[in-house]
Amino acid sequence: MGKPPNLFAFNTADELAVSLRAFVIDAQNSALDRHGVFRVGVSGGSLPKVLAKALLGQVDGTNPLDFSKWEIFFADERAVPLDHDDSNYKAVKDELLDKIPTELGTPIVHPIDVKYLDDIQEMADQYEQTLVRSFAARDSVRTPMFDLLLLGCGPDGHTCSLFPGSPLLRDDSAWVLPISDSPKPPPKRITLSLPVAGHGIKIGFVATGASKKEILRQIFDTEEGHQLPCGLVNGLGQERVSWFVDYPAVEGVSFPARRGSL
Ligand SMILES: O=C(O)[C@H](O)[C@@H](O)[C@H](O)[C@H](O)COP(=O)(O)O
Repeated sequence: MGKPPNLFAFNTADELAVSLRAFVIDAQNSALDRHGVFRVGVSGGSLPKVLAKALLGQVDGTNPLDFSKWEIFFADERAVPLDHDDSNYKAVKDELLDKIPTELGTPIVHPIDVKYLDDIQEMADQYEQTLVRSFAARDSVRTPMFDLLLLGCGPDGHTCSLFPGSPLLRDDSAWVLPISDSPKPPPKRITLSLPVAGHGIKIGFVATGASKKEILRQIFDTEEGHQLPCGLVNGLGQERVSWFVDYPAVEGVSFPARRGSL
């Protein structure tokens, strides 16, 4: 048995952002030492905004971010045009990419190929090929290991587009899977498979607000919750997983939350 995930709780969004920034910079620096590139998978929801606040909203007198070494992938994506309001790419672009100061460098970004909006199996296969080109070429790995995955937690315990009870949770046949009946709209999406989502060198979840407290209590404190998608990622990633939450989100959670910074 490895160590359990880390749960870090903060009083304010600003404090959370400071720690998330430190977490990302640490992951970036380790990745650059290891292989000269920083491969990050991000999801949608509130994450792009929180990430932008963490990375761009603070000035600490130094310049530890080197976006020119970043490759940004999508942990899940909706099958919509890239300028559609439901697009996770658009959220990341609007919140973060468009605001990165030139002197911090320009990341390589891997959006979905919108040629395949009507064929999500092909879209998933093509996105997997994008991963193969980036990961296998460098590392000859069987399961791609993101340097950092930044994920959200839905009110039902879903993460990426892996929903509770979905057969996709048992599908380890591919790195990227299509989903055509997402319980949350839009229905057509692609998602990292569970083995890939749980395989990041570092995995960060961000969940804030009182609306998350019941699902976080289940995920951390109950056996059933360990079987929810977020709980399964916790189980696979163990101490490689760190949750960044505010106090309202963990009210009533017995699992020990560490206060404040990393
Ligand atoms: O699947 C989706 O449609 C959402 O993008 C979802 O995955 C989101 O990331 C979580 O529901 C957390 O959302 P918040 O971070 O906004 O709470």
